[in-house]
Amino acid sequence: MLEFRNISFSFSGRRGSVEVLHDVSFECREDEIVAVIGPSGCGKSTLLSLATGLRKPTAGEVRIDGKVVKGPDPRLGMLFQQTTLLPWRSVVENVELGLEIRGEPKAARRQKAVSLMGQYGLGGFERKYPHALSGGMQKRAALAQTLAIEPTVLLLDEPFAALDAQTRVVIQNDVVKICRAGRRSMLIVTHDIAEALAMADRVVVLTRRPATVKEVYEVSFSREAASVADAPAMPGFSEYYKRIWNALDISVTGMGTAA
Ligand SMILES: Nc1ncnc2c1ncn2[C@@H]1O[C@H](COP(=O)(O)OP(=O)(O)OP(=O)(O)O)[C@@H](O)[C@H]1O
Repeated sequence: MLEFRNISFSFSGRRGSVEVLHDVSFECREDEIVAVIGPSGCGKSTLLSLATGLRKPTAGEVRIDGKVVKGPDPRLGMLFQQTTLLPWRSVVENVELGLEIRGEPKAARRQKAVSLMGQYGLGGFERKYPHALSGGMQKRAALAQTLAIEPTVLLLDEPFAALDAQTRVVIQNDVVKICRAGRRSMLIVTHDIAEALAMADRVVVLTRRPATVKEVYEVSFSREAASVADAPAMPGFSEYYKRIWNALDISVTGMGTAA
C-alpha cells in the first residue's frame, strides 16, 4: 500500500520558494487503482516524484507498506509518457534490464523476459530493436520491463498520452488486467477524465497550485465493465465525468455565437 500523509512540497529558487503541494493525504491500497487528476501544472508529477524518493516532502511522509520512503524503492515500478527503451539493446535485452541491474543470472533473467514478452503479445520480437516496434508495442515492452522486477506498486505518469486512440484503449485494458491479476496497487496520473474513470477504483481530484485534495470519487466502472472500452457505456459514467469536470473548475471560453 502507498500512502501520502499530510504532504506539502515547495520548490526553492533564487526568488524564494513556491509551494506546489499543500497537505495532500490519500492512499492507494493493495489491489486498488487510483487515478490522480488535476489542472495543468498543479503538482501531479511532483507528487509522483515524492513517491519515487527522488524528492523529499517539505512536510509529511510517503509510506510504502507502512515504511517511510527515503530513496528509490524496489517495490515501486514506474511507467512514464516517454518510453524508456534503450535503442542499442534488443527488445528482450531491454525487458531484462531491471533484472540485470539487480544481478539476476543471465539464463534466469532471459527466461523471465521471454515469458513476459509472450504474455504481453511481443512473442517473436525478442531480437528486434525498439525502432522496429509500433508505439503500442514499445509501450508494452516498457511495461514488461517495469513488471519484470515484480513491483508491488506501479506509478504511471500519463503513460498513454503519446498513443493513438485505439492503441491507447488496448494498452489501458492490458494494464488494468495485468494489475488486477497480480493484485498490485497502481497510481496513475492523467489529464484524461475518461481514462481515470475507465481504469481506476478511485479518482482523486487536486486543486490548482498549491495542490490539495479537492474531491475523492469512488467509482466501479473499471471492475464492472467487461473492458476499458466498455466502461464509458456504463450507467453513471457520464454523470461522474461531469462531476469531475466541474470539480476541476476549468473554464472553457468558446467563440460565442453570431447574433
Ligand atoms: N524543478 C523545478 N523547479 C521549480 N519549479 C518547478 C520544478 N518542477 C516543476 N516546477 C513547477 O511546479 C509546478 C508543478 O509541476 P508538475 O510538473 O508537478 O505539475 P503537473 O500537474 O504534473 O503538470 P502537467 O499537468 O502540466 O503535467 C509547476 O508550476 C511547475 O512549473
